[in-house]
Amino acid sequence: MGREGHFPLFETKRAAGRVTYRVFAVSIFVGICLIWVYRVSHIPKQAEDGRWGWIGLLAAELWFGFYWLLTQALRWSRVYRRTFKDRLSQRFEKELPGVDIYVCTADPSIEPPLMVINTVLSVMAYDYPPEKLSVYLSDDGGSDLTFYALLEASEFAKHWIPFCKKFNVEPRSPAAYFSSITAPTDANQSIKKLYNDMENRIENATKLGQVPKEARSKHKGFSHWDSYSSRHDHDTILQILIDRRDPNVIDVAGCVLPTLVYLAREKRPQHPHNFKAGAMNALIRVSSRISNGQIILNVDCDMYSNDSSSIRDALCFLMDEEKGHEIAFVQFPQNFENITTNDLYSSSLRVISEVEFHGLDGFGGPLYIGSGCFHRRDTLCGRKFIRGYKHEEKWESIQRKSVLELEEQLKGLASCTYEANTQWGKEMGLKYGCPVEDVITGLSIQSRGWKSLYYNPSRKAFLGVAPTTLPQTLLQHKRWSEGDFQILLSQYSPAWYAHNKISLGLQLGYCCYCFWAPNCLSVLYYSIVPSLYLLRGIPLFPQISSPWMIPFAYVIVSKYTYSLAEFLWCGGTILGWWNDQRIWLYKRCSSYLFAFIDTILKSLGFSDSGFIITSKVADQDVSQRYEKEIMEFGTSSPMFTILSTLALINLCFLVGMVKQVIMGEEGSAKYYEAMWLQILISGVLILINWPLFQALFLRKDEGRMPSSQALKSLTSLGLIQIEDKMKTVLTRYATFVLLALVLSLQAVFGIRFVIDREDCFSHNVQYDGDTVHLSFVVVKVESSWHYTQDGVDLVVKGPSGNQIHDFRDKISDKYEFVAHEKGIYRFCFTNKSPYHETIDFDVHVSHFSYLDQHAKDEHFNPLLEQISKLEEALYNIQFEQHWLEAQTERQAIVNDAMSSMAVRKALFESAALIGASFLQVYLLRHLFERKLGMSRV
Ligand SMILES: O=c1ccn([C@@H]2O[C@H](COP(=O)(O)OP(=O)(O)O[C@H]3O[C@H](CO)[C@@H](O)[C@H](O)[C@H]3O)[C@@H](O)[C@H]2O)c(=O)[nH]1
Ligand SMILES: [Mn+2]
Repeated sequence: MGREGHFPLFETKRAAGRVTYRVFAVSIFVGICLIWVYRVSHIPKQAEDGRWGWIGLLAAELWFGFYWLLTQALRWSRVYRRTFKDRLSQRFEKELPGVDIYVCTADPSIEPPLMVINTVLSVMAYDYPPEKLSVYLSDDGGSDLTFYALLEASEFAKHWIPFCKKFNVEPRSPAAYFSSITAPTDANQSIKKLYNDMENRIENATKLGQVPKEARSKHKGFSHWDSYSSRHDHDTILQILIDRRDPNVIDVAGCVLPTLVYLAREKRPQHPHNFKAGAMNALIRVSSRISNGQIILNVDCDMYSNDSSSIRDALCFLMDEEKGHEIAFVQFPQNFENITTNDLYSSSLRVISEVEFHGLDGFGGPLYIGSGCFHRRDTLCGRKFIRGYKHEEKWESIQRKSVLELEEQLKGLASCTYEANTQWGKEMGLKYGCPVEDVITGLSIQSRGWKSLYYNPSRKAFLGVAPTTLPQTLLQHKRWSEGDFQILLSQYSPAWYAHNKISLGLQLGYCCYCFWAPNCLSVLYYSIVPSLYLLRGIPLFPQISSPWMIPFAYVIVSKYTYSLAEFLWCGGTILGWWNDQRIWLYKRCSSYLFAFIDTILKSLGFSDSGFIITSKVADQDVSQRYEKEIMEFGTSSPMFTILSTLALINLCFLVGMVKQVIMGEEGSAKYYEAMWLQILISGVLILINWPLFQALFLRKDEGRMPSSQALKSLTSLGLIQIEDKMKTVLTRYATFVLLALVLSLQAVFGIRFVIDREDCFSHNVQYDGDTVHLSFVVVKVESSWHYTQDGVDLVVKGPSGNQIHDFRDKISDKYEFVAHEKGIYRFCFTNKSPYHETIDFDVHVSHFSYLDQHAKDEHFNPLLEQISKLEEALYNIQFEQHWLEAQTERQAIVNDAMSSMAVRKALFESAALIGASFLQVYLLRHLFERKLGMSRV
């Protein structure tokens, strides 16, 4: 019984088998220490072969050991929670707090309106008093289609909510429910028909890209789009679709409906909108004046509620008399509806949600990971934790005005300028400037003294859509690891800022995620260097007969056995685990590497991080391949160049070694004796890369690796192989990392988007006299059966609105001009054809910063100059290559549609592409020789 004579509303259990686990973990740690001892005590002498390679391995192993220690924080003291919702109802049914639910969407083409409203309907139908429930949809896409869908949903809700409550329906997302019913009844068939009709209307509108005329004329709300120029440039659109205080709005059973609000905050090209964090903060302000719910739940637009009692679960924690007052937020795991049996892209985050977050919970609470999190409104707005503080429920009686008046009055709260000179984005609301706004916000809340809590019920509370292609998966992880690494380097770093503010265990737990990105260096090292030495016949590990082999074998075997066991325990399959290992490798070699480089570039002021939204839709054949668990590459990407180069390196090395063993005169036994671990590493790397080799050489479908990609990897492989001058392995490793850097520059700048009618971009030119280069290619027209020669128009305007250039009906073009004044330049595309078109757009500003330096500094720095030039030269090549690639891709699509004709041109362009790659290799070497030459002066 609790302190105040009540039974607690939740209970906490520690994980079973903790002692066994800890003994086991200590034994692995002893093994790791022995490996370190071996490395340090056996460093080859100055003149011996492999000295530097050895020292590099020492560094990598020190890192792995350190990182392994961090992961222990996530397993050391796991806890599990259980709630008692009946006690909650008995004690608090009359005084349940208001709950505001925020659903965020940002792009109707990759987050279909139908999916969005299914999520909205699922949360509107929560088992909770409707007069205390308000649902807000934030539409960063500012799309009238999404608004139209929401309008339809507000009508359908009048049937859906009473139906759910009457028949105790689960799940309450109509789409998910209808696809799950096996026994049709009269009741569910009639509501299904209503749903299907609505579905058809919404899908038709989405396909046409247009709201039906009659709907438009019926609802005055659409008039907001009259002054709308593009999704990046429009006024605040705020509409209260269901006002629970309006006695006339009731469902078919005569009950009140939850409040429903549509908000597209103001967007202007010259104001950064701060992505999801900006959207959430606008919602916090607007909702505070409409419903002001004390509890806030945020879900992404794909994460529908799968359990109608989740609000009550969360309240069991937040309202518990004894412990509730110290809990700031309750995070639920993110689960996904579209995971296949063997989880090809490891996107179920199985181990994270079943093990690691329980570990964090044992040390003071999980990270805030966005979707599926219940917050207290006041802690989200910056309140500090004070022991003994009790929130006093104050139902602010907002002066009732007419809905129209209220909407007009609140618009300012979502304007671009509202936040200027305020604490929003800093101490209030979600923090800005980080691609994982959620994690950094959660950390700052915990650092103010609050605890958080993880609740992972057996019936999944939220189900979303996981990425279904490899590029999407890698990009998502790039965003996450980049954000986490930025947090590590930021003023809120869990490594130092949080010291003494949160428990040590939690600090280590945070570090585990924040160190994702730097992991790439040692993983890359381990997957290149041992194989390279294998080819050269230099052993880097103890002989199989040496006693030093024992710690290596013990650590490897027990670590992997444990990881497999843990994976199976979390509900995975053996093949799933194998896939998980592959994705583990791919993420570390590509996403994390790019995130690492970008974060460094960002901290040096070279680039800025964005938020690439994960697509929630896929073509039919892409989905089919996903169902069949065939890995989807599909596009060419710098990430793939690295992955396939790595795979090819290992293949070449192993083949080279086998050749040597067969042809060589020395006994091959030497190889097995001394090189067993190197052979093992190389062998495993080849095995795990099997799907990649298939995609490179064997597959014919659209999801294979594009041939231009294969070409690039071979070129990079060539670069590494022909580097005869670079004798040491370390320089080769450096070459590889450098190559990644070059490729990442390419990744940073180009942008690809789908255009409906008009889309504008802006780019800030920082200095007068800079040269702006731009290029665009219409890569693809939406309908595959239709091939159009229609181009797009592009208008370029200067900071004062003066027109600089306009392109008419162009399919592709390149242009450069000198910016005579600094400021925001605008690029507006107009598509006149009736179809959506995909445009590849690249803009780059050249500025020789060393000139400034020169002007300011008497001592001209030649190295700086070289670096600037190098950067410029590299970028120009990338710019050129990007353009060529986009052209080639367009050509490929055109070829498919029109057969033959342009084949020759494509061939020519491929040749140009190879040329560009070779030029790149040449220039790189040349410039670097010069640069190194200079630095020795
Ligand atoms: O400018 C933007 C960009 C994104 N979003 C929304 O943010 C959500 C998350 O975007 P998504 O592309 O699905 O990212 P995920 O990686 O799947 O999301 C996870 O990671 C994000 C941080 O990187 C968190 O914000 C999310 O809650 C969390 O689910 C979606 O609902 C988007 O509509 C916006 O509202 N405005
Ligand atoms: Mn998502």
